[in-house]
Amino acid sequence: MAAKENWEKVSPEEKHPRKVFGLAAKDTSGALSPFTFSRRNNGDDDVTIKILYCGICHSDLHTIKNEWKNTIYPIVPGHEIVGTVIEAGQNVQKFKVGDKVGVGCMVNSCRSCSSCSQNLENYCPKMILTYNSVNTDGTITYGGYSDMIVVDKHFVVRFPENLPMDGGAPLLCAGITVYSPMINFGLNEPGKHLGVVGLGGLGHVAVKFGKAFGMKITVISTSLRKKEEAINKLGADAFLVSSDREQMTAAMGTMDGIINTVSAKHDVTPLIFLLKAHGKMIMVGAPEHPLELPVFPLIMGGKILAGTFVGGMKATQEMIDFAGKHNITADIELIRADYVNEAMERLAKSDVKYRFVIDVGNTLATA
Ligand SMILES: NC(=O)c1ccc[n+]([C@@H]2O[C@H](COP(=O)([O-])OP(=O)(O)OC[C@H]3O[C@@H](n4cnc5c(N)ncnc54)[C@H](O)[C@@H]3O)[C@@H](O)[C@H]2O)c1
Ligand SMILES: [Zn+2]
Ligand SMILES: [Zn+2]
Repeated sequence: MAAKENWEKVSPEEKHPRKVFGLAAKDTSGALSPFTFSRRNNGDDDVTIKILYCGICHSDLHTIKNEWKNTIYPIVPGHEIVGTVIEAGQNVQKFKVGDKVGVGCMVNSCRSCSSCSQNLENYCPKMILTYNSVNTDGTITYGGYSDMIVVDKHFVVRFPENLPMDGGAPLLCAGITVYSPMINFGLNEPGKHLGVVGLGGLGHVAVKFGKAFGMKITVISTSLRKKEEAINKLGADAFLVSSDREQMTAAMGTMDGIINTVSAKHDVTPLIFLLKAHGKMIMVGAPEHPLELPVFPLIMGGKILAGTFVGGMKATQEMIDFAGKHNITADIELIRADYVNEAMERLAKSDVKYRFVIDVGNTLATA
């Protein structure tokens, strides 16, 4: 390999000599098709992972369709990655070949800013996303719909031995995205009442974490369709249909907090009314279009509206260890890699219970 000072002159092929097979979207149709690309050699601080499973997050769907207007094509999505270590650099003590590991939404950050020094790499201005980011060497990052990934050890977590790897994969994004605000906003205390808006990938995991914390959980959804499962299967205590005025009025002022996971534009006013005084609604869903913000219902009750993005690496390890201890996994539909385009169409219609996970290890090679 060339000396560091000549790094800029090194060809992309030399920087990234290892061939990888994956699925990429090449334009705003979002259609995913086979794509061969390359990754860097395993450095001293790196871990190379054979990817076995990758969850399909709604962010993957937003991104392949360029709904957030920042997509760099071709794009290989996927940031709910679980696999086994096949190579570990000489500075890597934490992992060895054969270990089960996970990678989430980030693969690097500056390590020295105030966010990084508080274990909040997720808010580092130089944070590098697992896909669709410009890496430190100027190349674009590619995600987990692929057979192998090379990641700095700091951004790899140990995967609990007792959890199934397929059902556990969604914890790497969906899990940490709901767990982190619950911890940081005190919405993890036994007996507190938490509302979960949107019962998709993130929402159903929020219900499970909430129950493990000993909270009262109410799911707020647009249709009655998911009520029975929410209560009987996921363990929610109550279910509100957001269009049912009577139900919504009766529940006003009852919730300590709400985790809002809705992926599209919606009216937040009736949700804010559900909060007690000083209640908090945490926005984690990332709709393409801005929402309208009614100020009066916030003012009258001293309520808090916040947004959060995944969680730091320390919190991600804590989250997955907690999930291991409480046997929390996502309810998944395990799919073959060649089903991914149909899965995306179904995800767009909320037709999934509750997370698609691609069986990368067994099916990607033939996609
Ligand atoms: N903040 C973060 O760090 C973070 C991390 C992951 C995902 N996300 C975002 O969170 C959102 C949810 O992700 P997901 O993977 O759980 O998606 P999902 O599709 O599995 O779930 C979204 C839920 O929202 C509901 N919904 C959709 N449109 C709605 C509407 N108009 N009104 C009410 N409900 C509606 C759906 O029925 C579904 O239950 C996405 O926007 C995603 O990009 C954010
Ligand atoms: Zn995600
Ligand atoms: Zn930083």
